[in-house]
Amino acid sequence: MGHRLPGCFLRTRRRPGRRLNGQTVTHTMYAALGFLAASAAGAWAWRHWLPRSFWYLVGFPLKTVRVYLTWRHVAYGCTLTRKRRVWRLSLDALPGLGTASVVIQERRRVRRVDIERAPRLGIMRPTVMGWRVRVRLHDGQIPDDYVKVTERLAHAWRVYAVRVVDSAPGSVTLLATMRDPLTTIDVTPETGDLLTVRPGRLENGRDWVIDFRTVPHWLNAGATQSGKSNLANAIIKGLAPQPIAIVGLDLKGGVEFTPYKPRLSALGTTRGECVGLLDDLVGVLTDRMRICREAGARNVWKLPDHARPTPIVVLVDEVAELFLMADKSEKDEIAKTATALLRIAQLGRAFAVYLIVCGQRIGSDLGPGVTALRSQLSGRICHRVNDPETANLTLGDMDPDALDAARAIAAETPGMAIVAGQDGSWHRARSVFVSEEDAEAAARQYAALAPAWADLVAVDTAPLTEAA
Ligand SMILES: Nc1ncnc2c1ncn2[C@@H]1O[C@H](COP(=O)(O)OP(=O)(O)OP(=O)(O)O)[C@@H](O)[C@H]1O
Repeated sequence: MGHRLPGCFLRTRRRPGRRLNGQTVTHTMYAALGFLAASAAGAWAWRHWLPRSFWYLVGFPLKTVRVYLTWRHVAYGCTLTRKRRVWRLSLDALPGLGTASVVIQERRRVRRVDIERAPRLGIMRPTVMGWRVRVRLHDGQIPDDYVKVTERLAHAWRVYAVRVVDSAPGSVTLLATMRDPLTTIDVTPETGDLLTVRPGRLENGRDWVIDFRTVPHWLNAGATQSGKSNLANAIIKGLAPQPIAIVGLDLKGGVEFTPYKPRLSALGTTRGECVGLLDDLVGVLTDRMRICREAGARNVWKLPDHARPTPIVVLVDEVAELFLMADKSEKDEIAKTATALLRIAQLGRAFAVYLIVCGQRIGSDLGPGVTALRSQLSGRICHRVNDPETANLTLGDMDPDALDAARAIAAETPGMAIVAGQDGSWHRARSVFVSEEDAEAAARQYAALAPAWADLVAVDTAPLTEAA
C-alpha cells in the first residue's frame, strides 16, 4: 500500500496535467488553424485587391525560386541542353538485373562522364504581368530554337505564354506572361506627346503606342466586325486634343467619319471628293517642301517653331473603294488617286502628313498602285482576318509566328490585333473599347482646334514670309 499511494498520487497528479496539455494542444491547434485561415484570407484579399504588390512581393519571388530550381530539367525537356563531357568522381555503372550470383562492385573514381548542361539563365526581372529573363545560347543554338519551344516553356513554367522578345549575339530574352493581359482592356486612350496615341494595351502589359513621328504611315486591316472602326475611334479620341489637323476619307459614304466632322478639317465621302482632297494634300506637301528647301531644313521638324506647319493625319476608311473600277472611264481617276496616295506616303514623313489606311483587304488584285502603297505603310495592324492571305498581305514577310497569331485571333475578341512596327518586331495588342459617342464627344469638345481646310492649304506658304 505504501508503494501504491505515491503511485496513486502520481497518477492523480498526472491526469489533470494531461487534460491541461490536451486543452492546450487543442487551443494551439485552433489558434494555428485560425492563423492559417486568416493568412489565407489575407493573402487572397491582398492578391485580389492589390494584385500588383502581391505579385512583386510574393508571387514573383516564389516563381523565381521555382524557375531556377527546375531550369535544368525544364531545359532538358525542351531540348535546350547540350551534352558536355566533364570530369566527375563517380561510381561504375551498375549492372542491370542479373542472376543472384552477380556481385556488384562499386568503385569510386574520377572519370569523364557525359552530362546535360542547361543554357545559362540570367537574372529574372519582374514585369507587371510576369518576368523577363536573358538566356545565354549554347554554341550552335540560334534564337529560333527558343521560338520553337516557347509553348513547352509556358507549360513548364505554368504561365499563359512565353515569347522571345529580343535577341543579341549569343543570347535571347524571354518574356513570360502569367495571364492574357488582353482579356479586358480598361485603360482609356490617353493624350500623350504630339502625334502619339495610346489606343490600347500590348500583350506584355505595356501601353500600345502609335507614334506617327516614329512610324508615319499605318495599315489597319481586318475582316468585318474585327474592330477596325473602334481603333479609328480610339485614334480620333487620342488625336482630338492635339494641335494637329485631321482629314477623313470615308469611302463608306461618310457613315464612319461624319459624326467626327466638327474636329475634321476636311471630309471626303465620295471618290470625287477624296481625289480632290488628295490633290490638295499633294499641293500642301509641295509647299512644305519649298519651305524646307528655302530654310535649309531637311524636314519640317528642323524648322523653327513659328515656321513649322501644322501636322496632318489622314484617315482613310475602306481604301479598296478608291481603287475599284466599275468601267474604263474611271481608270484615269484611279491612277490619279493611287499616285497621290503614294506621293503622300513617300513624302509625308518629312513634311508631317501621316496616313492611316483601313480596309478589309488590301490585295494586289486592286492594282499595282495598292501594292506600292502597301509597301510604304510601314506600320501594320492586322485584326482578325477571314483568310490567311490577308494576314500575309498585311503583315508581309514577318515572322511566321506573327501570321499564326493573326490567324488565331478569335471572333469573340474584337479589337485584338497583331501590331508590327518598322523594326520587324511584333506584338499582340487590343484596343480599348471607345464608343462612337465617346469619340463624337471628343470631336465636339475639341472642334475649335480643327484648322479650316482652306486656311491650312493657304497657311503653308505663310511661314516662309515669317521665317524670312
Ligand atoms: N477593343 C474592343 N473591345 C470590345 N469591343 C470591341 C472592341 N473593338 C470593337 N469592339 C466591338 O466589336 C464590334 C465591331 O467593331 P468595329 O465596328 O470596330 O468593327 P469593324 O472592323 O470596323 O467592322 P466593319 O468593317 O463591319 O465596320 C462592335 O460592336 C464593337 O463595339
